[in-house]
Amino acid sequence: MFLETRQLTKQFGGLVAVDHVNFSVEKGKINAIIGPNGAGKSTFFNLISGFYPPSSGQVMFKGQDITRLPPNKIAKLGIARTFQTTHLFEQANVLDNVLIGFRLRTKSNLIDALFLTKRLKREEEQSKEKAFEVLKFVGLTNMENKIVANISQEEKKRVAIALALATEPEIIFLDEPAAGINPEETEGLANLIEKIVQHNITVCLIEHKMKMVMNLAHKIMVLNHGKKIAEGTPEEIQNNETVIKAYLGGSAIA
Ligand SMILES: Nc1ncnc2c1ncn2[C@@H]1O[C@H](COP(=O)(O)OP(=O)(O)OP(=O)(O)O)[C@@H](O)[C@H]1O
Repeated sequence: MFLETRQLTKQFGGLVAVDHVNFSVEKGKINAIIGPNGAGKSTFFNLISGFYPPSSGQVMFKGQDITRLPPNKIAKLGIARTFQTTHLFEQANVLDNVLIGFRLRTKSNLIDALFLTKRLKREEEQSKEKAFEVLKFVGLTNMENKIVANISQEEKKRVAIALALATEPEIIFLDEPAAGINPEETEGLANLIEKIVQHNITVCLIEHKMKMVMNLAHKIMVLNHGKKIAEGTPEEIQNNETVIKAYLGGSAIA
């Protein structure tokens, strides 16, 4: 077992946003979560990454119960995420945004920062080198000095992925990585997601772009009103009557 939720539940007042969901992520694969607006997909991610405490249920990662750990501890264990709308420092440059990710694993503290110790300088140099590597990996070579506010939506999505990769994760959760970008850019991001998996980082993504999901995912879970209504391969999901009724409709795959 790699990452697993057991009866995971989140209530907001009277609304059950995530309702007793059992899900297990396949290691080394692209896992996807789909479902109509408001189905509970983002909330499910927020529960796994520690941004919301669940009302009940458990999240297990490599045999460890991580259910109520804070987000930074969960990130340290090797679980990274991106957000639906990119949470970047818009007025900072691309490099500084990515460097934030590396801070998770560096050891320098306030004293090092105040006295500019050798440790701090060494770690900063190493982080910078790694940041350049990650930027190259996500296809943003030579973009390091650009101010985030001035780059395209697609480039911001790549910076957000670079920041998540900089935390050196074993699994990365991507919340709508292809939202708000054109078909050509979507294809480029799909290629990047495949490259991430080829580098032994498991992917779990939420996405409304069905063509992309069906081409990319090895395994799909469908949520509707907080409940898991189906789980399977893209082919199984496309032929599942309940899913077609609740979500896919006739033309959604096109
Ligand atoms: N912090 C919150 N407080 C109260 N209700 C919330 C909160 N976050 C989400 N909800 C509600 O929980 C339900 C699930 O929302 P969620 O954002 O998880 O759905 P989603 O499947 O990610 O939707 P979308 O595809 O539109 O992003 C919705 O009814 C939403 O209004």
